[in-house]
Amino acid sequence: MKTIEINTGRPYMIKVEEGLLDHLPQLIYEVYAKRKPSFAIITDDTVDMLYSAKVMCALRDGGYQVCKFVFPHGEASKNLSVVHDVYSFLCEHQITRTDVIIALGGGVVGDLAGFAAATYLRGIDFIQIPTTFLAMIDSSVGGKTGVDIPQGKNLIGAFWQPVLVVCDPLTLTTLPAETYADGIAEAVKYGAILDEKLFGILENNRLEQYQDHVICRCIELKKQVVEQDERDQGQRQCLNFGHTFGHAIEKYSNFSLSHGKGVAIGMVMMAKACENAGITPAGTSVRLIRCLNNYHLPCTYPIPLDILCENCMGDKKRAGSKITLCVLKRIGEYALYPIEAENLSSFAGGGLYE
Ligand SMILES: NC(=O)c1ccc[n+]([C@@H]2O[C@H](COP(=O)([O-])OP(=O)(O)OC[C@H]3O[C@@H](n4cnc5c(N)ncnc54)[C@H](O)[C@@H]3O)[C@@H](O)[C@H]2O)c1
Ligand SMILES: O=C(O)C(=O)C[C@@H](O)[C@H](O)[C@H](O)COP(=O)(O)O
Ligand SMILES: [Zn+2]
Repeated sequence: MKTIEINTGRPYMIKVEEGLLDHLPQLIYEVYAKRKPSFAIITDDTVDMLYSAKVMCALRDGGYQVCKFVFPHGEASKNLSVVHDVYSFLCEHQITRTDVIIALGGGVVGDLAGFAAATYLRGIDFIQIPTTFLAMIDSSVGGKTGVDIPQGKNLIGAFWQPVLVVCDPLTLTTLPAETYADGIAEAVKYGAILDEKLFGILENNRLEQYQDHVICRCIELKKQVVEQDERDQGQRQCLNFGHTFGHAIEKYSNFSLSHGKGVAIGMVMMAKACENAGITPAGTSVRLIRCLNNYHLPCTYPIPLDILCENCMGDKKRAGSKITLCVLKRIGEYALYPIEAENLSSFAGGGLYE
């Protein structure tokens, strides 16, 4: 079993191994040796059908009390109304401050259940059990939790670290290829900004052979970033490469475009804009496109430039009249680039050329 320790303000372990779901009680015992909390599993309807029974049986066999809240799958559920339903459920089941939420599912479940954990009774423990590639390599790590509002993506949230993350790559065998590819977009992001060798594995279509290595490498890269800047004040903003444009497009699509696809399109637009502005060598965007094409990820989206810029200025990296973008210097190296709102249009326009 691979164990990666995340040394944020509240440190925790990420465990990665095929078959780990069968060993949940032992892993939980390592965190709660002296007491037996009750567990509230929060999941979506698709993951519920596939993995809830296994997780509930393992916990009950370990002598734990368990209850379960299920909501409809998809980004449309990542909102305050579902969080409100979760609060009601937790109250009904008398979940107390010494009990624990388990987020069982993809990034939507993790972000929403983590936000409920951060805010219910002013904060209770939660465990992440990510079941998508994206959730394993990105959303279950680093403690960003939250939900969308009509005004924009993840605009309501909290930094709240899990107490444990349990990654069982066997759960990925039931994932549709398109959903798996959403996670690949985030892996490409890590490679593009931080690790040319990782980018090379993805560019050369060798993910199948190296899947578990890629999972651990992405977690380790994110570990290094979030340990330096847990609350997204500086360096962590590199993880937003492709996201400022991506979030703007997700919002424009009424959140019907998946996050991974938004990120893929946003990264290509950013690379093109950087080439146009002379920040990035010519040919970088073509390399990125070729890599994303391996996984049938989209690279363009028809969005009017004024709406793109307006939506960007509503995202979280705005400070006063400036927004900080993560730009590529070359594959494997990024820079943070604060830009005035009035200059965004000419910069972003460079990303919209075919
Ligand atoms: N907190 C963070 O740091 C962070 C990082 C990246 C993304 N995110 C967020 O994560 C979300 C996207 O996550 P996602 O791509 O995992 O989407 P998701 O959670 O919506 O999961 C995608 C689909 O896969 C299904 N699914 C999940 N696991 C499955 C399995 N093992 N087998 C079959 N089907 C399965 C789900 O039911 C869902 O329909 C976005 O809301 C994004 O903003 C957060
Ligand atoms: O963990 C981070 O920091 C990230 O930026 C990871 C992103 O992949 C993720 O989509 C995150 O939710 C975006 O953060 P936001 O602050 O721009 O909403
Ligand atoms: Zn993301």
